[in-house]
Amino acid sequence: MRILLVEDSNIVVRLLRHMLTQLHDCTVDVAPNLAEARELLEQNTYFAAVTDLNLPDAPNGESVELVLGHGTPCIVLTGSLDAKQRKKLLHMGIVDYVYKENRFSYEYVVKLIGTLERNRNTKVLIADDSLVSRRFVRNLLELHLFEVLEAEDGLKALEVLQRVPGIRLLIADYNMPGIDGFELILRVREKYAREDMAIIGLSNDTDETLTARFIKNGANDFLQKPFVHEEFHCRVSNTLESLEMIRKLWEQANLDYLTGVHTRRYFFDKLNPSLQTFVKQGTCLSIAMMDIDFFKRVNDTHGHDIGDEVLKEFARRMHEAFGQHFTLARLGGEEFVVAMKGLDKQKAQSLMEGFRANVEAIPFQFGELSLMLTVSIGVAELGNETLDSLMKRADMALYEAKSQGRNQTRVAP
Ligand SMILES: Nc1nc2c(ncn2[C@@H]2O[C@H](COP(=O)(O)OP(=O)(O)OP(=O)(O)O)[C@@H](O)[C@H]2O)c(=O)[nH]1
Repeated sequence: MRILLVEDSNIVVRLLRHMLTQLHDCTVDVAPNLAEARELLEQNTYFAAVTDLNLPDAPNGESVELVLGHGTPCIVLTGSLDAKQRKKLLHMGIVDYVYKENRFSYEYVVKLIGTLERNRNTKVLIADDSLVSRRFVRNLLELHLFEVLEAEDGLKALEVLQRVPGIRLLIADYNMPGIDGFELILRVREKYAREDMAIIGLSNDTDETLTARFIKNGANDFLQKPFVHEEFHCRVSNTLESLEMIRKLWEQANLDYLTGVHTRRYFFDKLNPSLQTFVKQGTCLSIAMMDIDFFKRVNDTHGHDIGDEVLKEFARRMHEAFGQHFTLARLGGEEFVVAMKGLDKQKAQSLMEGFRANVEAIPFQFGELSLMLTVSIGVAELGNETLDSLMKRADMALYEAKSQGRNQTRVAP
């Protein structure tokens, strides 16, 4: 990304350039005056500009008009704390007005650029029956480069969520025809967990209990209308930051750090609650445990790093073969598992045999190094039992495959 610094102080330029290039993958161009800023803006397209208000040839913030006139997001970084001017500039559509106070001001600007970059790929849905209010919120969000979608009531919002994947934030008004904000949030939370989507409630109702009710119903935050510009951005930004943190914690617990497939914990958490229902309703489920043969030799002969690459490639092949329809996980070491809902043991065996034959036939290629590997597999079909017992039976079938010469699929009786 390319950033323009419109700034005549060498110290500020050196500091910001250093901080920006340390934190972001970006090119920084510098214009020490309005004339050079004009030239650079004509020659290049900028992701954003950080501009001072007081330049030798433009002492009254003319640089802001120039930057905004080129459709470039503009962050004002200034030594003058003028409330009236600040209000006027925010009204003109700048991203933010930052007072050069101390080093935190520079850190804030650098972080803000990172936030804008993240926002570019963040979809936000506004559910509000008032067109004026929707437009107002849309404008605020677009200033911060969000991808914005709109729905004029709760049911339409549910439709948009169904149709458009990857919406990260829902901003829901309380008073809407059909289903109101509470009902919408309750329905959304049935499908989307807190690590998948954040929700901010909105209302111009003066009822003091609304905030708590919104949050108890599953919203992450609440804003009373009318709200000021900056408060809105701070709330949105904090909400999305906490969504990212929750997501990271979730990933640490549920995704294997090396291969990216699910962990044992995820596998048990996902399967355990539904298993007794499967047993009662007679739903077919088979599981397959698989273990790469003589994997220790790979480590001993080619080193641990190549061992890691083999595990990653093996997981990738598993994901390609089963990821779309079934639940798979790395149980630990070189041992993996697939749960196949809807498949009896014969069908599961035939699917696994296809995978096993494929592993045997296609070498694991790492640059010049080509490794021929095999896998042993144990399959078991769910009977009237617990997940532990089912796993034990699949493990015994796997043990049999190993002891009978490896590179084969065995099925538990
Ligand atoms: N590179 C790498 N190796 C691992 C990892 N986790 C476990 N291992 C190694 O995997 C190997 C497993 O070896 P064994 O359990 O003896 O089994 P094996 O050599 O595959 O032999 P069989 O299963 O009997 O065919 C050990 O050497 C572990 O150190 C990992 O994350 N990365």
